[in-house]
Amino acid sequence: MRTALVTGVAGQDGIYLARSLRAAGTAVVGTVAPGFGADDPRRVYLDGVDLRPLDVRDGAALEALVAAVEPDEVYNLAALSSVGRSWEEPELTAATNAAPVEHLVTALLRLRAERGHDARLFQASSAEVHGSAADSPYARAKAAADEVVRRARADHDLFAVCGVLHNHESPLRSTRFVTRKITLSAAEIALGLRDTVSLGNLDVRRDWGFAGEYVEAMRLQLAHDVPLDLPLGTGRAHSLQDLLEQAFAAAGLGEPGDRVVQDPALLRPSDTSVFVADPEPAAAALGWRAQVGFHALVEHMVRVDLERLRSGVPEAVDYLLPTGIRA
Ligand SMILES: Nc1nc2c(ncn2[C@@H]2O[C@H](COP(=O)(O)OP(=O)(O)O[C@H]3O[C@H](CO)[C@@H](O)[C@H](O)[C@@H]3O)[C@@H](O)[C@H]2O)c(=O)[nH]1
Repeated sequence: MRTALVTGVAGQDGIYLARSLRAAGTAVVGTVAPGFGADDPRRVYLDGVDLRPLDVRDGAALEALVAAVEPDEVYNLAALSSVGRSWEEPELTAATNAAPVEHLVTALLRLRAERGHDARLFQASSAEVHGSAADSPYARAKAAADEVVRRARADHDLFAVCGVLHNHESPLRSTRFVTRKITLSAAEIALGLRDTVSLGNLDVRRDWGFAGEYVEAMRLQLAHDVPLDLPLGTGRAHSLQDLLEQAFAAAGLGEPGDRVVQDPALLRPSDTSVFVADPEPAAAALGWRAQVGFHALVEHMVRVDLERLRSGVPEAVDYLLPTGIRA
């Protein structure tokens, strides 16, 4: 049986990836933050995953885990993933998003040198590294991690790749991110639980896709015969206004209008106005294209948020797939 080590397995991508790997018969060992509780509701998604509490900033512990698990594949998904938050916590961002990659590479090179065991490394890189806000602590840390991956490949011939991920969303997103903030707010407004939603920069366009299928691209990148860094996205950008209109409509609310309030405190020191992925390299190399459209994704997220609020059940496995592609 193959074994995959997934850092940050209780995050949005970790959950989707672990389920995909398990379904393919791969054993999954996943790190969770040491504070991940026995009663954490996300456990419902992590059935069959060997969970290891570990702070990825503890490089020695991370190296020891790799040595103990002897994985065939490592997916480094643990990160402080909110660009907005990275300005508040620059040191934590660097320590979490960059330094652990060095330890993973060191551990994998040691596995090869000492035991002849070859493992492959996937690094979750970001479109942000290539945008005009590449000076954010988030983008700088991800860029440093990219460099470690490239050096491991060039200097040590390690099979190590970056997925240059564009925004990928799901009902598992935290409300720190604008999609889920909007879908939950629309659901709350529809149920009379709030009146308005406050947002920062309304003038952005993003390539928003469904996280559940991006993890398939990660797996394909590691299964490919050559190590390639690839952008992962849908190839289509939508405006924040589109997102608002779609979410409000899905909640049965009509036009957002004055229920959207702009709060200057939510603006970032710098922000890229448009991101859109080139989907062709991943299509050519891996045969992978995002299938779930923006509208189906936003509708599903709103539907799940309405259901969560009505039922009082915060997490359920049914929430993982947009209904439109369930069949
Ligand atoms: N979070 C948030 N974003 C807002 C808000 N108002 C406007 N925005 C804008 O909405 C856009 C998307 O923000 P997020 O959803 O926070 O995501 P992100 O910063 O684009 O980062 C995500 O995508 C990256 C890849 O492009 C990932 O690297 C990153 O980890 C994350 O998944 C940004 O331009 C942000 O300024 C708000 O109230 N909250």
